[in-house]
Amino acid sequence: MARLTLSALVVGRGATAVAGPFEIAVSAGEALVVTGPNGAGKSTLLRTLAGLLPPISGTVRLEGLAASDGEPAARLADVAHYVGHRHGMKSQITVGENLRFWARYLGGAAKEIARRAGDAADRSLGDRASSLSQDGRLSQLTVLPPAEALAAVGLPGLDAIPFGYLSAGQQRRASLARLLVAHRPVWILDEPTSALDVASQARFADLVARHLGSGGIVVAATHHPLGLESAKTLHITPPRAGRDDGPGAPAIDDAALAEAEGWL
Ligand SMILES: Nc1ncnc2c1ncn2[C@@H]1O[C@H](COP(=O)(O)OP(=O)(O)OP(=O)(O)O)[C@@H](O)[C@H]1O
Repeated sequence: MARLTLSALVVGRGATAVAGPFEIAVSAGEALVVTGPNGAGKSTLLRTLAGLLPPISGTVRLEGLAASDGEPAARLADVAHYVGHRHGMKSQITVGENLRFWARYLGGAAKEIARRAGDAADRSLGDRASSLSQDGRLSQLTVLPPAEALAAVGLPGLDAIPFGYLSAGQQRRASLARLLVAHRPVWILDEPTSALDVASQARFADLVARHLGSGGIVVAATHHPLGLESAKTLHITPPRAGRDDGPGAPAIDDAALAEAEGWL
């Protein structure tokens, strides 16, 4: 069974430890909700899991998770979607172009989309659209072409609009649509429902439930319940006051961070 195990994992910025050590395991079909006050280190933990920051110490062990080549995944980043505070979408190009980039970049999707496009010749349009019910909810969670992924997050017909033209909530929803254009068993989500209205939160909770129901794993920092009553919780307590982060503490290498974190 797929499982992630965090062992003595300490995360930080540069050489400065921010949070941990963490000892927790999450298995297929389970969610881990990361909570804690502002600045506690939730994003730092998620970015570390996503491979955007190196851990200070400790390990993340993967079991039963295969990369797109079918071999056991060595890094969580190879089998995970990461949606952070920033959307990871380019403002100047269309929403559809952004999603097509992610489908190609994250791999695994291109083949499925090509297969579906090929199948379309043999299938009626009605059959093809049947993965979305009338209210736009997915009847099954699978890899979707960008236009259908957008419909699944409540943005039908917006694929030709520049991403930068969307409202804050629409941008969030479009960035969440990339979870659907490529299959990745682990979803790492940083405040996924920020800026979402109530209906969009419910729609997204439905997507998360379906991902878990299909054996996926979700690690999310969120202040909203996401319908995850049975989720495991990891509460990060803020660093104790007066810790040694004064002039003698190791400096944060901003240039190295910027290079590692890129535009995500
Ligand atoms: N790029 C950075 N360089 C240096 N320190 C940073 C950087 N980003 C965050 N930090 C520091 O790391 C600590 C943890 O920040 P982090 O963003 O992980 O907290 P958080 O729990 O996600 O907070 P929030 O709830 O506000 O999103 C904070 O003290 C913050 O100032």
